[in-house]
Amino acid sequence: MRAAYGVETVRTAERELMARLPEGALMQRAAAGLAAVCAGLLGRVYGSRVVLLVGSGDNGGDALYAGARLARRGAGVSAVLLDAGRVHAGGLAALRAAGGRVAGDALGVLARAELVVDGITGIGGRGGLRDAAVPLARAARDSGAVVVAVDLPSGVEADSGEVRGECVRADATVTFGTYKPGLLIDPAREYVGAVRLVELGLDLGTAEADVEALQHADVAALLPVPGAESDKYRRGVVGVVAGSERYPGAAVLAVAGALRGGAGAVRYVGHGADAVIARFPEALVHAGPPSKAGRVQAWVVGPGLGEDADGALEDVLASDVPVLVDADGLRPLAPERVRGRDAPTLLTPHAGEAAALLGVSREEVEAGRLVAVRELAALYGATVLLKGSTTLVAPPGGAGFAVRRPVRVNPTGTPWLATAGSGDVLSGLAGALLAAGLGAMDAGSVAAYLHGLAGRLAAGGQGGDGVLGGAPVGAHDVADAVPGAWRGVVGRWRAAPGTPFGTA
Ligand SMILES: NC(=O)C1=CN([C@@H]2O[C@H](COP(=O)(O)OP(=O)(O)OC[C@H]3O[C@@H](n4cnc5c(N)ncnc54)[C@H](OP(=O)(O)O)[C@@H]3O)[C@@H](O)[C@H]2O)[C@@H](O)CC1
Ligand SMILES: Nc1ncnc2c1ncn2[C@@H]1O[C@H](COP(=O)(O)OP(=O)(O)O)[C@@H](O)[C@H]1O
Ligand SMILES: [K+]
Repeated sequence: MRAAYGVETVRTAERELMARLPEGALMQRAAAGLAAVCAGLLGRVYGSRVVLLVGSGDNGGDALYAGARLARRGAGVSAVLLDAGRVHAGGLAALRAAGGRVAGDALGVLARAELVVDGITGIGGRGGLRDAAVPLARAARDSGAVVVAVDLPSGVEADSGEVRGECVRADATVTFGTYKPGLLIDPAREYVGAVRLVELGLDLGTAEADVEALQHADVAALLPVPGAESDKYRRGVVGVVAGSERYPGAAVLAVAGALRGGAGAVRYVGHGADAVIARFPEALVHAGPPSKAGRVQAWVVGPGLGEDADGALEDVLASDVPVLVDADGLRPLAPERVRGRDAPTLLTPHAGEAAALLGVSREEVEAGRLVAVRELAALYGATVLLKGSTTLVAPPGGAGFAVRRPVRVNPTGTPWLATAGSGDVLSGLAGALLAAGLGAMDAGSVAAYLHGLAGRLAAGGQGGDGVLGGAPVGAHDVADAVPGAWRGVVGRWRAAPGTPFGTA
């Protein structure tokens, strides 16, 4: 699990560590790591042209000490001071002693830079860049130089991933001690580039992470695998209430997601039965209300239901098994109806649906995803998976949930997933994992992880996210790629128990 901690937690851990170390030791660790990454990006340090953007806090201090290290290796290092009257004195002295200088003509040196170190603000920055810093951030971006952000791109909100106004766009970010939520969540994530973590030795052992991200090993450990004694009921039967005469395809895609997600059986209820059976003869279809369809271990309700959602939604919410509510099922959803349930409920809105539930604009949700997903989880007392360029899964919150547990951020995915119906596949996939017995947080976050990997596999391409050289995909391609994603996760991390032939 990769964890990200908020600013207050980081500052507390830094204070505790600093008290045990000689003065300045922590900043030297940070600067050494930063300089090493810069040197790697430059390739040849000697004779290179490096510009430091130096704010008035310790973030500027990191940049100055790292600049001093590069200057000692023969780089030409110029510092642009945001406020000459307030600068980290020790860092500036070190830079000067190493042969670096303070630039008079900021825009001139930026235009000739090969590498720009952004040390304007780190975790102390608030509210987008101030006016004096804005032209420097723009010049850095326009220079064509490699831009390396110190701790965070200046201007992004460390705790939330919000971007309020201008901010530096980095090619790489060297962050210290731990990841911060803003590095992992859009819109800030888009400004971060490749992230490198420099360990400082912070002790975060008992602190609660604000945000966490599953990795392959976590997912492999959570995926349900049938044992020798399994039968279809033990693997989990998913009920899918989806599709309508107008949108039969949503039914097919949700059922596809459920089957690929490992359901022992799928019971389909709705107006898309002919389309479902034509594509998946293994599905069990039912024409009456969901409560009369037979035994299920989890319900998925909503994709493509159109205007007909209310009756089926009520019926499913009255059940005592986990329920995933998506798309048209979310429209008529009253918070009390969900709060009153004993079994888990997982809501899976996209930003537009989340906005409607919260009574705010879509833009507001997209600008502040972490806040929005937490608010929804508190309003409904349910697990909420907020879809989009960053998918977040929040645990139930609000009254009765005293402990604030971390929100999960999905690290996989590709913008190629922004295609009609891909959310329906995700619903079915998460429903199958709920039916298999995973809790709502695990079911939602594991489904998003596999769905994102499947999207990348289907799109192909060279980049880690499948975008570079990738190609457009349809939602059914994503469903078809789920088994490959699953194999990729399990094959790398789990040996078959008790045999010498495992492939861990
Ligand atoms: N603590 C440690 O042990 C270690 C800390 N480390 C490093 O220290 C960093 C934190 O340093 P920090 O606390 O000094 O804050 P920092 O990020 O430099 O920003 C504050 C300054 O920026 C200014 N400012 C604020 N908003 C602004 C804006 N929108 N636009 C422009 N300016 C703005 C603000 O001005 P003021 O409000 O005071 O006028 C103040 O002067 C951390 O991210 C890491 O890099 C590492 O060395 C490891 C050890
Ligand atoms: N820009 C993006 N980058 C990565 N994933 C995206 C992006 N936009 C959408 N997605 C993903 O694509 C899926 C779209 O789901 P949804 O909005 O419900 O569409 P639909 O209702 O058409 O199925 C979600 O899993 C979402 O996280
Ligand atoms: K910075």
